[in-house]
Amino acid sequence: MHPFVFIALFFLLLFILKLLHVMLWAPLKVQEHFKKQGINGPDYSLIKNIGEGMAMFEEAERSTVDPSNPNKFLHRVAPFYTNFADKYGKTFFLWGGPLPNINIGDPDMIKEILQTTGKGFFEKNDWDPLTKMLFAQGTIGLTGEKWSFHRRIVNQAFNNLPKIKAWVPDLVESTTHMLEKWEQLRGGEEEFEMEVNKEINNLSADIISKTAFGSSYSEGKRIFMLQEEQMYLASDTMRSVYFPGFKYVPTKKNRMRWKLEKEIRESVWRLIKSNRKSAENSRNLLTSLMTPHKNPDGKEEMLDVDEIIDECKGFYFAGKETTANLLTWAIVLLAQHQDWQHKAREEVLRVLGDKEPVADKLNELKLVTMILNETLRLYPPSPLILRKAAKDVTIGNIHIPANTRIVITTIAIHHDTEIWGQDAEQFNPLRFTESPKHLGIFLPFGLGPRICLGQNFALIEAKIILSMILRQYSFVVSPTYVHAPMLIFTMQPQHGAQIVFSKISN
Ligand code: HEM
Repeated sequence: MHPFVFIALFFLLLFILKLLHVMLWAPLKVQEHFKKQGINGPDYSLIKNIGEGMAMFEEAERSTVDPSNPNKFLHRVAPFYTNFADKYGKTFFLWGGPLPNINIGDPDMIKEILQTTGKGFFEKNDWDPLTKMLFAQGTIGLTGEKWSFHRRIVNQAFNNLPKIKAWVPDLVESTTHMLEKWEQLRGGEEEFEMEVNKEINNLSADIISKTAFGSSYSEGKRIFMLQEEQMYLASDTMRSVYFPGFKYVPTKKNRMRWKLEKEIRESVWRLIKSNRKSAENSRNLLTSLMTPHKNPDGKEEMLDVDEIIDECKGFYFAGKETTANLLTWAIVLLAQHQDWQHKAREEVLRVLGDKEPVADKLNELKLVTMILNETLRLYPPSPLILRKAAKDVTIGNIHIPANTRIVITTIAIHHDTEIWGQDAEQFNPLRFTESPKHLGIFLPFGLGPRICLGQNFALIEAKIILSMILRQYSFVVSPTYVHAPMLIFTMQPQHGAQIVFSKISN
């Protein structure tokens, strides 16, 4: 045999062995390892698992919600959980291609995993290269030293109460514009119908664009629209399995992804250049990101242009979608629960009267805060939190091998009757009269070192918008509304949220 043929055959054999190891032997070994510890799940079979996973989400999209129990919709948003938890218990393993996943159902373990993320054993999960395009190079997706550096800069830009309070007039102005548009839509009639999710998404894009990009916000808004297209393409990938190298294959969708990515980066770069010239932008987020800051050792540190672009891309996803979801579901829930709508309106009128909302008054909106918390419990905009075991680790009595992906199905914890009582699926804001008793049971903003940086901003934004709507309109769900929450990265109403608004006379 010619030596070259021999060498080629040798490498081919090595490749086949490696493939067999990754695709067959390693997953079966992990499965055996979990089963020995009494943790069960669907048996590993690459092709079958992928097919079943995709079929589960397709079926979820077609499934309905019982109108007499509208908050019982876990089967639509986390179909893998309803399918497997019934059979195997709340902690079970499942498969993402050959990658083992373990769903953790115990609040003590969840608390420990989230609070120790980044400290050696647990880390943020890795994203596939296509999903990474969406946000993963910014604070949300980074790990290690690079993440600490980004988080320090974004934290001082975003987690700063005086700065957030200074944005309140912008929030009020954007909401006023939206309500003026609604009045035109009403056209003097007593009531009018509207798809509120789209409206609130536009408003949320307007607000985050203004706070992020100051006077250049219309260009900023265009970037967010492009990001939205990218998000729909990315949610496709998240539900299937990524094969290495696929991002380079010039499929129709990949070509769209490349085009969007190029356009987004160019647009943010243009914004950064124009922002540098304009002193009036000193309040906006982009300026904070562009300003050097002192690190804990007193040394100056600063993001470079590409890093700033990545952060701006992340803000779209982290800041716009999530807050818009929270508001959409709060409006739907209040439309379904007229008693709570009346109580909330009474409180808003008592606290704010007919004056413009100001930051210091918002703390007095106790019922509105409880309503928002109950909405975040039943409809958490981020229904899943993912981590990975950075090395072999024992948590509780479970030994988890390195590189296993850890799934925390927040929404299942939030709907669990053993945690929240038999009425877990009922809308009852009174449960938030006091803070939840355990840190691992209410996780709309995550927990620990990676907790949401925009939490304060999001809650202030939600309180202002909801209060201003409640003051002006009463509302009910339209007969055309079909209740169908579904997961497209965040929790969205599949067929929109059609609401009928009636003007409240003075
Ligand atoms: C209701 C609105 C929001 C919800 C429910 C929400 C939810 C979350 C959750 C669950 C996480 C943690 C993810 C994890 O642990 O893996 C997170 C992280 C983050 N959020 Fe939010 N978020 C909201 C609004 C915002 C806003 C308005 C911003 C800012 C524009 C923002 C910026 C971030 C950032 C930068 C992170 C990453 C933090 C890190 O990894 O260090 N979020 N958010």
